[in-house]
Amino acid sequence: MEEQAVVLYSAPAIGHLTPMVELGKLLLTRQPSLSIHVLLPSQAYEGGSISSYIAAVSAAHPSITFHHLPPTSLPPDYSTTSPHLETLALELLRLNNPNVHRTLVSISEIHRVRALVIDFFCTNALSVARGLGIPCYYFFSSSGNSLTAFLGLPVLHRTTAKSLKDLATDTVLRFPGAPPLLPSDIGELLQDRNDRAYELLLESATNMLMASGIIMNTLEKLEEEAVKAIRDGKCVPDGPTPPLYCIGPLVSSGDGGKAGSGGGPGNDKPECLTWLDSQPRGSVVFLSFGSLGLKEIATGLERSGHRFLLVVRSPATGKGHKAVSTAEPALLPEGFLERTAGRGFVVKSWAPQVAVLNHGATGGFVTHCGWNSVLEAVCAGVPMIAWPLYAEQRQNRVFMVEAMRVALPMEEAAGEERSVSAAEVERRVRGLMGPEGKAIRERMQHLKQEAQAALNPGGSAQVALAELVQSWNIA
Ligand SMILES: O=c1ccn([C@@H]2O[C@H](COP(=O)(O)OP(=O)(O)O[C@H]3O[C@H](CO)[C@@H](O)[C@H](O)[C@H]3O)[C@@H](O)[C@H]2O)c(=O)[nH]1
Repeated sequence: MEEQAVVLYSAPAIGHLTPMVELGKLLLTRQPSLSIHVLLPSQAYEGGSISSYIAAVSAAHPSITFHHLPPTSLPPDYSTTSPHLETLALELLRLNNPNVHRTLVSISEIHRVRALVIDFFCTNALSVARGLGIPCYYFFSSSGNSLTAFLGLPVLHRTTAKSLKDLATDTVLRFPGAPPLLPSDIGELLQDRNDRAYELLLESATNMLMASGIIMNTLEKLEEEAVKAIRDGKCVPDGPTPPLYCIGPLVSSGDGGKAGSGGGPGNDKPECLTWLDSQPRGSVVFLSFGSLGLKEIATGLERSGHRFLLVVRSPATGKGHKAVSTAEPALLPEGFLERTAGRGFVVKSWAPQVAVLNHGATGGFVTHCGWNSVLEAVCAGVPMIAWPLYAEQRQNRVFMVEAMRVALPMEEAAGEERSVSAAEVERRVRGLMGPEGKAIRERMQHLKQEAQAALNPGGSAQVALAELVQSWNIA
């Protein structure tokens, strides 16, 4: 019998690729005879960690095949005034259609392709799938609340003449099922309607309605109102909304080297986990932020008096607490490491995040609100402080605080810089770890159980997965 296949088309970002690969693995648990093909655009994935990730996934899951698409290039006369790197990624993805077509045709020669699942950045492939008669599904890698805003984008575009950046700063934006947002909560790619990135994402949001379904990496119980509003068609007032499949929370199981977050490269137990072993239960705040505002973070942490595990990304070098101090003394306040020795641990560049979050000593997580990180904390039952940096993370903060009730907000000072003071870091860390954080701690314990229940047989994620597979007529 002809082998059946599902093709997944990822955007060139690790935070988009890993949940898609998890979807592939999940499909295999339900339908082991299936073959999964992942299309990888040629643009660079950040961090250079992609090849070890792919090698690890391929070794552990022989039914998952990765296809590296040939490079695309922009026409010589191409010019854009868009200030965003993502615009270039979106343009190059648009030019990928011939490659996607060729690869789909070649996979179809030996397989029956039941579905093409595309990242919402890869919207142009919808027409390729249609041309080949393959059902096309969107994979939305952020929250259900964010999806209400994304589906609402064409409506907002039609009903407002101004760009978001030109609206009064206190304008209230309402998307059914989600808490109200301010224009500044929406990601920078969507701020200016004359920006090419805006145009391309608006096209994606419009195309989404023509998909055969929308696959969401979320736990229904985490965002019931948003999911219900989408299902009830409230986010798309003038036409049908494709069926929604909440198959999450998909969290990397850690067989993927650096990009998977179960452990660092090699088999040795990471030093930070050994350090956590010696800390009291629920006592450590975990922060993973790069070098941005590091002095304020460090000062706030020191003043909070709490234990902490701090990941310092580029430009730090060296390994562990001491090495960072000798290699990059300017990154941290003078004498910080000595004064916090014993209650603080600094990791260079990358921590095995899922393992850290699931360690009993971890009691709080200061996150940049990337959706994978949020789901990982939910699955581990760890309460959060929401400190958004870019992309859709500012709206995620609103959703996490007001709708999901899984985080305290970190509030930036007014002004262009949006900097966070040491006093705010101290206040929020004390708050989360003290009585103020009690309600969130309890909610996280409850959600941890809900996440497990969703993934168990008969749970909401399993039911959604069964419905999805059924819609593909996979025998
Ligand atoms: O030291 C580290 C840092 C990160 N991670 C892992 O890296 C992933 C990061 O994913 P995510 O939290 O989603 O952040 P980004 O990679 O920044 O995600 C992009 O994609 C997400 C999904 O669309 C969006 O929500 C974000 O805003 C966007 O920046 C997670 O699995 C983490 O466990 C580690 O294992 N160790």
